[in-house]
Amino acid sequence: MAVDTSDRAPYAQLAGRLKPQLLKALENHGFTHMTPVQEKVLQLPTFTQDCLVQAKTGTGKTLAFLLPALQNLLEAKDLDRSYVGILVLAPTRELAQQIADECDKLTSACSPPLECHIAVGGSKKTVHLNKFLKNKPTVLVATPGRLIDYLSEDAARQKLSKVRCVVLDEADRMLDAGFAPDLRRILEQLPPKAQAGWQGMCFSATVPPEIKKMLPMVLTQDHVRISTIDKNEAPTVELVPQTVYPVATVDDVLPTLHSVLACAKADNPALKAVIFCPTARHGLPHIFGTGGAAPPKLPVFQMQSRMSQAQRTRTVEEFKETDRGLLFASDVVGRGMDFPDINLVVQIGVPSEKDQYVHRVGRTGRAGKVGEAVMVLAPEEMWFVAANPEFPIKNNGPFNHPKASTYPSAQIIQTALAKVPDQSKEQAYIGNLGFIKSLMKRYGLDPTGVVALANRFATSFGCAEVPTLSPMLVGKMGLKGVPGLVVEGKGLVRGPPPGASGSAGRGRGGRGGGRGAAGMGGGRGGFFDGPPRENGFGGPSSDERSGRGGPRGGRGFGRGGAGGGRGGRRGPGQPDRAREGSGQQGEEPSRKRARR
Ligand SMILES: Nc1ncnc2c1ncn2[C@@H]1O[C@H](COP(=O)(O)OP(=O)(O)OP(=O)(O)O)[C@@H](O)[C@H]1O
Repeated sequence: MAVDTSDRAPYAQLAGRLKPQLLKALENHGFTHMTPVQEKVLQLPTFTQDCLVQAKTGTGKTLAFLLPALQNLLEAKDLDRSYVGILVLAPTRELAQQIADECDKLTSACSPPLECHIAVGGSKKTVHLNKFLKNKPTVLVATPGRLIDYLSEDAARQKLSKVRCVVLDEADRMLDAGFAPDLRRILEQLPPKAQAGWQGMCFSATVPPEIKKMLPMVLTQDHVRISTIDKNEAPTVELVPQTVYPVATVDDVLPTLHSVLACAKADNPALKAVIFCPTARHGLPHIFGTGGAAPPKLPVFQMQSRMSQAQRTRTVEEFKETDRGLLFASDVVGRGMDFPDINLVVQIGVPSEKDQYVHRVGRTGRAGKVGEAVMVLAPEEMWFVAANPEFPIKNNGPFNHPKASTYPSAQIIQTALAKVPDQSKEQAYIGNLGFIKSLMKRYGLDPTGVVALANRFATSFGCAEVPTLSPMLVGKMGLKGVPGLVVEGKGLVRGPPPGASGSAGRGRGGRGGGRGAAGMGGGRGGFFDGPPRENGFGGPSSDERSGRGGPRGGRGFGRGGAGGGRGGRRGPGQPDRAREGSGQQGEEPSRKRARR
């Protein structure tokens, strides 16, 4: 990838510190100079120290941890290649695969070759496990759920008994409340750090203060801290201008998204964009794909964790290779994924967590390339911008590109919506309801306001009336008796909002209104900068996990598909945040270089 690092230190400077095989591989792949984070890590006095490394998205952190880890391995005199020497943990299957591919690149000049295996959900466990046990998995890249599965086998535990280095990529994610229990279980099966002395490395673009107390799980107290991000600097990449386009009402979100994409395509026929939406169920691929709202000649892709692994793998490969297209994605690709040449990231609605904004924006502007990031937000969602002034998000008012008026976007969306199956619209409603509920305090809403807002969104998704929910679902969402819901066997829930009069429309600038359908009215939520995780349902931390039912999530009840993991299901509206499953959906991911 053409990143201009020519003013940086050349890798050649590391002759003597890095094995010739590694330097050769870097050269073969056109990497001549270090990125800043690589420079800082590779110029440490030793490569064996524990470290916490923070650097912006797309700045080459993967090589920054692989190079020292591989160097240590290759120079170890007592290395037994039949045992795992380096264990890399990553939150998603796709990211694990990508890291393994990078590792293969780096070891391509090693003789004998160094084997890098992956252990991820969605692939056939027995096949991979047998290969892992029979071969020499000197490097293992894994997602936590599947690794826990492996570790239930004595022979697999044995393979990990000589681990020398444990890397957490997307470390803040791996250490957050969603993943930490799995991580703990994994570490319990490894030789104890205190005795075995394995090296711990944590890398991420974001390091929120909350994770600091979790660091001792993998890092010694005297670990080195490296950051290439200035304290006063925004953690997003400078080469990505960021803009929010506020829309007048929720009904304008989809037409504005259409205008944004159509104008971006008009400006750049080779538009390659990722469009993030809050939950897997927003139905956007339907609207822009089969509904036909995508600008002509732009292929439409979708990526979310409810797809089979075979579909996920195919989509990643295709979207990496294509030079144009629209990827409608949940946060399953929100972190770490390196799709070349993405020139636009669009966010519809708010991300589930502040840091997720940084990671989403970071899908563009990678490796020194330019990109652009925009958000299309309804008035009820504008709190995100107000609450996060550190992000350089420009608000120049509604989208007003000179070519916008040439597209009948509202009409195009209406026509597209008519082609979207009702079931998809209903799922979008459920997903959105759960999502808003999970961020209720952030939205400044009470339950009545949550339902009112979700109902207004339902209209904008093309629902003719408020979709009917089962009493069980309503109960589990904590919305029993909330006016505006339509419940199976009961119909529209009427009556005063629980504990309030008219609170649905009482946010800042609240206003009632609606379109006449049952409960479709409702007010604007006001801004309330409350804590982001106020409940266990569908909360921002309860994303796709191994399906083991951790502290949040795991217990699902959605009408939709099962989560990727063993018995794990996300609840409706739980953000699709890429907690990796170990389930056996799909087929073994195809590999460019056969993974052993
Ligand atoms: N020294 C280098 N010279 C040129 N390109 C590089 C160099 N190091 C890495 N790259 C390329 O930069 C891109 C981004 O690297 P990488 O995926 O490791 O970023 P990252 O910092 O881990 O991003 P994220 O925070 O999103 O996970 C990749 O395409 C990688 O091949």
